[in-house]
Amino acid sequence: MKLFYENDANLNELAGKTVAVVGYGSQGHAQAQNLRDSGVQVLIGARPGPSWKQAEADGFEVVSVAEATQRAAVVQILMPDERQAQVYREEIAPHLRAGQMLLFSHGFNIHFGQIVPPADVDVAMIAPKSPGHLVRRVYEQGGGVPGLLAVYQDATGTAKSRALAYAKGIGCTRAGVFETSFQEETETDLFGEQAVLCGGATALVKAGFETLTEAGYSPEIAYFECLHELKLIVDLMYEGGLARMRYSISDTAEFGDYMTGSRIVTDETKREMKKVLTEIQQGEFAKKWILENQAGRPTYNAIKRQEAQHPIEQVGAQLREMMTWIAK
Ligand SMILES: NC(=O)C1=CN([C@@H]2O[C@H](COP(=O)(O)OP(=O)(O)OC[C@H]3O[C@@H](n4cnc5c(N)ncnc54)[C@H](OP(=O)(O)O)[C@@H]3O)[C@@H](O)[C@H]2O)C=CC1
Ligand SMILES: CC[C@](O)(C(C)=O)C(=O)O
Ligand SMILES: [Mg+2]
Ligand SMILES: [Mg+2]
Repeated sequence: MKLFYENDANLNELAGKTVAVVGYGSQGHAQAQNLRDSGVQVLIGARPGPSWKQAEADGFEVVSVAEATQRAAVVQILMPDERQAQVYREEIAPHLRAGQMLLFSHGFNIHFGQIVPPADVDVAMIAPKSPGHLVRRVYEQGGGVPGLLAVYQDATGTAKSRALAYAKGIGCTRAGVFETSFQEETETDLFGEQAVLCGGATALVKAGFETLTEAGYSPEIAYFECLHELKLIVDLMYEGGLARMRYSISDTAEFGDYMTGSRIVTDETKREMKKVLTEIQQGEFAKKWILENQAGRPTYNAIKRQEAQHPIEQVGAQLREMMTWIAK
């Protein structure tokens, strides 16, 4: 297994070149600021609105997506996945030149055929394995988040070295960059966020909170126990795996962990995880998400409203008011 670190990447690959970061949201603001701090010349592509203003306030030159595409050697597409295909068709594709590189941080649109670039541009991916705000925070602290590299199309023969230079610019080679394919990144990323990191974790937290409060325990204690402390437990796993977390907790907790974990995440849960993975692999999830957006997101919006009303959100907001060190 090959992992790329600082010495495997050369920022000179981007010297004298402009990197356009299209979109200044979660990943866009973080990657753009890290690149700039690494000495890379960055131009932001945006539409008039809050992101444009924010990027200017952060000291960037901001231009339209079309102009950014025209002026850049590398175009990193960091708009929401469901918006990328239309903006690509209307504002990026007409201005692409042979030898440019299109970069992504997630393979959704290339893997599921929503964006089909011309054969004479490089197409690669540097996907940070982290939420955008931590891409920035960890870089500022002197570290980096791990990343995945994939080359879909190498028209120039330099796609990999240029993508690695980009990975170095955003800090990923400090932690390690693993080479993969667009298919593997797309399928594992969707699975991870649905089954474990986001869908799985929020369902577990809510079920624990509801079990305690429905049994008459106070919501404040249920919040501390099932949500707040989860971060502290996961921090220990992040630092040293399951063993470090189990070293720090009491033996009572560790015995309870061994006895109870497999009663909560059961064989049935794992069977369902396999079904979720199959749906992702067969493109069923992608189709559902594309159609949901075409219909104006009725399901997404309804569930989002309902989730905001969950009592764990109300009690959490009150409790966090007193914990001023927690970032807003
Ligand atoms: N969020 C994350 O941490 C991670 C994301 N990724 C991937 O990174 C990519 C970006 O995701 P993320 O950072 O979450 O995206 P965001 O939802 O944060 O991106 C929003 C940005 O896109 C801009 N935008 C939206 N529509 C348009 C448009 N029509 N024209 C120009 N700009 C537009 C918004 O501008 P405006 O303010 O004008 O609306 C805003 O700047 C995706 O491929 C995602 O899968 C990968 C790893 C983690
Ligand atoms: C876990 C969600 C993620 O895949 C990420 C932060 O890596 C995303 O799409 O935002
Ligand atoms: Mg991810
Ligand atoms: Mg993702």
